[in-house]
Amino acid sequence: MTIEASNLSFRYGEKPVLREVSFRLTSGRFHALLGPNGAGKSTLFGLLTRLLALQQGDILLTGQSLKKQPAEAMRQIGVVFQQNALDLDLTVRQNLQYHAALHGLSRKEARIRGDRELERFNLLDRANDAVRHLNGGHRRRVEIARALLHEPSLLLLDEPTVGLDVASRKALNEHVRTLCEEEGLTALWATHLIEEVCGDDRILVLHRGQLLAEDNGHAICEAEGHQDMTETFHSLTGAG
Ligand SMILES: Nc1ncnc2c1ncn2[C@@H]1O[C@H](COP(=O)(O)OP(=O)(O)OP(=O)(O)O)[C@@H](O)[C@H]1O
Repeated sequence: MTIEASNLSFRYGEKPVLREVSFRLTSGRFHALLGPNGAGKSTLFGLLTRLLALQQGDILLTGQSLKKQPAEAMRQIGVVFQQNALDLDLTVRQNLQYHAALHGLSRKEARIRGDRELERFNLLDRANDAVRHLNGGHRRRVEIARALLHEPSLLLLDEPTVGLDVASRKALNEHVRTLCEEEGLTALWATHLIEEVCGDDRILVLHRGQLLAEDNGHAICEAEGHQDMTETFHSLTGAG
């Protein structure tokens, strides 16, 4: 699938937060949306998930406009929000089944797909545990499993490692990369942490609502005349 965002601008009241942002996501690749706090990442996710209404520009998913064919386009998207959105008192399986029902899956299909996802995440043995008893890293995995139940082609993750320890951050990041490589998933991973980004990733650098770069990480470094991503990110955004 191709994802193409063109000329997105957004304001909260009088305050411009995104300015003419255009980008393209490549099918089956891991993309990092890299930007410091306040860059506009969550706002962009709000537009991609239709939590916020488009004010200017459009987003096309395999040619389907989020403006004109929102239901068709949304079926192709799975989302993991910044804040944990699982019911802590329900079991892992109940959380998945509830979400599957919202997507119109039968109970049988929900069970099959849910167990398949849990197995892939090494969590099948926790299916009957209340989410409350899972650690932060496992909860995030359940959220990703849930986001994949309806078999979307595009997975959006808004700072999914917030609150996790270093080892869990790394494991989650690697897991999503594996999904891209092995399952052909297209992922957009928003972060302000340079250590979650690799030189081979497609990287979108967002700063103060503007897209400053959109390319392979190595190419962005080369264009900026730096050796590594940290230096490049600092010189692009003035962060330091
Ligand atoms: N509902 C809102 N009303 C007014 N301003 C907002 C609102 N939500 C966000 N903003 C402002 O818009 C700008 C971009 O915020 P946004 O949350 O999209 O950035 P971000 O890159 O996701 O940052 P963070 O990592 O801190 O969440 C910030 O200046 C923020 O204060």
